[in-house]
Amino acid sequence: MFKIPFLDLPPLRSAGGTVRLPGSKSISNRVLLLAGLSEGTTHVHDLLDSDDTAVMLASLKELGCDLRTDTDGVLHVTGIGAQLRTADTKLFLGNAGTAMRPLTAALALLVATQGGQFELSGVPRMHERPIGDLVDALRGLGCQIECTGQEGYPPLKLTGPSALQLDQPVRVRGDVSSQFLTALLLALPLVAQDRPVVIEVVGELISRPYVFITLALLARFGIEVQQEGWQRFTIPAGSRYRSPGAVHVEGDASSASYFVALGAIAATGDPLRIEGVGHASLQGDVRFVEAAQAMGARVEQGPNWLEVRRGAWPLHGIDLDCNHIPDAAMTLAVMALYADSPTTLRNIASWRVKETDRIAAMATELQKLGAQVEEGPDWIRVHPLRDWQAASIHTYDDHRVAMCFSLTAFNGLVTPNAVSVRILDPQCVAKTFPDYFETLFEVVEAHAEDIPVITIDGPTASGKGTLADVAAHALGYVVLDSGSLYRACALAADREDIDLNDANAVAAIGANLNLSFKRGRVWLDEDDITDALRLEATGLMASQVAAHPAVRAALNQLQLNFRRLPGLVADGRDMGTAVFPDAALKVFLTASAATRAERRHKQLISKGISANIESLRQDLENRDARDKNRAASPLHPALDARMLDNSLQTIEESVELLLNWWAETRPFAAQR
Ligand SMILES: O=C(O)C1=C[C@@H](OP(=O)(O)O)[C@@H](O)[C@H](O)C1
Ligand SMILES: C=C(OP(=O)(O)O)C(=O)O
Repeated sequence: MFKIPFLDLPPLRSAGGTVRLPGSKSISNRVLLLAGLSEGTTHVHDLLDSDDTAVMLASLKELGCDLRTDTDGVLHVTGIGAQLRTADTKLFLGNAGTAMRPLTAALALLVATQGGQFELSGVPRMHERPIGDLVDALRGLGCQIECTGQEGYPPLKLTGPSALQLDQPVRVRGDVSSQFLTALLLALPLVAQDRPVVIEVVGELISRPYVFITLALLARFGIEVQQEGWQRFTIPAGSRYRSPGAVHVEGDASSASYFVALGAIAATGDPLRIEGVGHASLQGDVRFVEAAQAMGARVEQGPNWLEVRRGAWPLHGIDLDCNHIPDAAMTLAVMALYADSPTTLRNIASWRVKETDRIAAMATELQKLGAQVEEGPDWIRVHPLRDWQAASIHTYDDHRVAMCFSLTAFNGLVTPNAVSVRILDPQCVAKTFPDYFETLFEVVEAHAEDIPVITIDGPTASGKGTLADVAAHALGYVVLDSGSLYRACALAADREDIDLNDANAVAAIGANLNLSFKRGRVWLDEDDITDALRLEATGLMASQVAAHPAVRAALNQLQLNFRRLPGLVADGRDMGTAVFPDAALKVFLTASAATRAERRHKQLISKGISANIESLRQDLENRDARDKNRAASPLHPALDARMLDNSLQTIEESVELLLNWWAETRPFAAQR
């Protein structure tokens, strides 16, 4: 996950390959609750691992469920068998509607029948998301629920025991969120042992496919709800949650929408294959595929996979009632930018009470890119965009805003003046898809020259590596420690007893280096060479082989391959002058020989290696002289490099300076 304040997406050009979807949020949290209320153990495969499931899991644990994950990632949930084991607990439910609403109903009924007190709260936005219709329905049954903040909204305090009246139908409104009905359906089996319980929906039920998921999963847990249209539901007498044993969670169909759209926009060669959902899916959001097809996508599908290619281009504008796909429909609003006529999405009033007011958020952010957008209480119209502006997209702590706006980075497919897009607070995707951006980068391509590079060159021990690591981390960029490639090449040649003065022999080794970088360690073939790379002796050998033009040429391509999305910070001696001459920011980092010797000395001492500061300084000066005077790519600043002498600076100060210089090169300054 990119835990950084913003993530810049350079212009993207094409997409293709295979994506394996994370588990469905709606299925995961329903299965967890049902397993938690059941007797016995449920083995849950492919559960979503995200913020929304984390709060449900933490709640189940608090309620006394036993949770165990085995080495294959299967979660074993042993439920409480509908018997409360804790009587007084506070639960924090983040911004997960699929946790807050169903847990409210289940715990309200459990405390009513068994006694106790529960307090349920969430993030500030959760306290603005309505729950009044559910609270009213539960109060109508006799549950004691107090809204401790504002009436109709969490936080809630549930107390009991209290007498329940179950002989009349439970009435609940269905036009604000289907999750209120879902919550009652999931929880009322707790009190349907002796008599059937009837639920009547008041008003038009929205987001119906989510209720379908609820009914299907209840059936898997042994509860066959009788349904009369979308108005009346009967939970039969004698209902009891029975664990089905193993449950497999399918991929998330709402998360699939971003990749379906990606295929429709940018899969001009190989298709984009999406694994985890298909025509056999339980989730209504698979019908996003039909909307994408209407806009021009070419889609093939199997029971649990989709393959998407670009069909019509530009896409076609559509006019669609989106009530059945409320979450995935946000993706259509971004696809609309690439269409040939306006797109109108209707019947989406619920967008206003989700993670943010999504109609307002989409309108505001699309307009920042230059789009013309109209909105009404329950609709939005987006016009095609051809004259794009670079924009910094505010994400409102809404995972779907972050994910669907990533698709705007393909603007170069409809305009000659492609622009970058900045996604603020990218880690908000943690709600349902923590690795969204990593997954995206695996299946999209940019022109190499569009991928931004920062180079940091300078003499040995000037702190390039640390500065590069910290800056790359702050920007979410890839790091290239080019020195380590030379060190690895020298080490590999030395291990094969090759004379380091034999330029061609060493170059042949360099061209075939099998290096990998994993979790901060460097591997040469099967060997972890991280520590060997740092030895002074290796450094000296590296300096020797780096003087051969043939070796530098052999390692050049290897270094260019590091120019990967979303950007690169490359440190070395000729990054700005020779390898990445088009880098957007070049820094030449220096420090006095005395300072560098002192730093190296400290470093060695801290590792328990004794060293003499004077001889270190002498070595450094000799090395500087050799690097400056070698024929191939001698060490000198690029003409357009910015000079940074960090002798008197802390790392934090150098990083801040570098990031300020970087900000000056970006087009987002006006919008923060
Ligand atoms: O029951 C569910 O799993 C959901 C129902 C929908 O909410 P509404 O019924 O409030 O539209 C949907 O937007 C949400 O992401 C998940
Ligand atoms: C509306 C959403 O979430 P929640 O389950 O919190 O309602 C969503 O994921 O788009």
